[in-house]
Amino acid sequence: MEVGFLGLGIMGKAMAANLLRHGFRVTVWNRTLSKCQELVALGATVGETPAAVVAKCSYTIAMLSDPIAALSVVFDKNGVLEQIGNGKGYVDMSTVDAATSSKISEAVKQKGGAFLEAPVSGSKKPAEDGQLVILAAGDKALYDDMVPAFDVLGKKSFFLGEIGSGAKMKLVVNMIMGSMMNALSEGLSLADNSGLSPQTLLDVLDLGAVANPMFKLKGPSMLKGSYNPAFPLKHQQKDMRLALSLGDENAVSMPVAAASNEAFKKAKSLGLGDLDFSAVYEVLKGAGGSSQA
Ligand SMILES: NC(=O)C1=CN([C@@H]2O[C@H](COP(=O)(O)OP(=O)(O)OC[C@H]3O[C@@H](n4cnc5c(N)ncnc54)[C@H](OP(=O)(O)O)[C@@H]3O)[C@@H](O)[C@H]2O)C=CC1
Ligand SMILES: O=CC(=O)O
Repeated sequence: MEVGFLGLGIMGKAMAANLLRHGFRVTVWNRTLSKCQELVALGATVGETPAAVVAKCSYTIAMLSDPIAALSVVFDKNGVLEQIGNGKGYVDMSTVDAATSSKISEAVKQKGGAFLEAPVSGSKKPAEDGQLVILAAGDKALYDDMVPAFDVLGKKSFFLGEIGSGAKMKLVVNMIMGSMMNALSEGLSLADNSGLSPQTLLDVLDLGAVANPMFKLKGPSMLKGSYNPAFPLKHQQKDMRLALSLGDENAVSMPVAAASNEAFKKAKSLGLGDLDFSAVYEVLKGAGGSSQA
């Protein structure tokens, strides 16, 4: 199977590499074209523009930072829309809001192409290991065509129905994840500032009902002040913002998410946006005192 791949950031690079490793022929494009070279070394070919990639491939996947990037790659000059049409499928795996996804879907369908939104749950390591959870919605026939690729990229795919359902599910999941990260950060800070060992808190949490892979993975590096980005904080804040907007649209009160968003915004304003989202601990730690770790 030949696929195009647009966007070679933390996630896109790992996902495209995974497809290549499993025998897919992959044509890649990235806004900063030099980043394609690492994939060329693994066997990819390069398309000079998104339109060139779509012209070459029956199926094109995108993994881009945010709604602005997702729209730009489709609608701008040399974008996806210039070459999409009958017999071609476009699969956007970026985390965006339902309105962005619907706009892309309408435009692709108007040109005769098929569209699927398929955001993923899971970070850099699951992307490298093909262990993502895929939250797809839109064109069911395109979903069926993509199953061989999804089987390589993920451990489980969901088809959630109408366009927007995948985007919304992803935002709800990340709203919960971002709030949990804030709760962990506050807990570590409270333990530290009240004379307890934050490391012992992590050990206690890991043995109880709130044990989870995220606390287990991120907790120890947070205590070391190490925030090598797997999931950049600026993207988590984007997801919180979009989830809160979904809450607005549906009159759902979300005070916990709103407070978490403020902490992520503060972290961004302090220049922590490109670090891992666990760097929000620096903000919450700062609010209470200094860490012993
Ligand atoms: N990292 C993670 O753990 C996870 C991320 N996600 C989501 O996946 C998406 C990608 O995340 P991630 O790989 O971490 O992000 P990165 O910031 O590492 O990569 C972003 C990608 O988007 C491209 N891009 C940004 N702006 C534009 C633009 N205006 N036009 C064209 N391309 C653009 C970048 O190109 P360039 O190289 O030129 O800057 C790069 O390829 C996001 O929506 C994120 O929320 C979902 C699950 C997990
Ligand atoms: O979107 C981030 C993730 O870890 O999932």
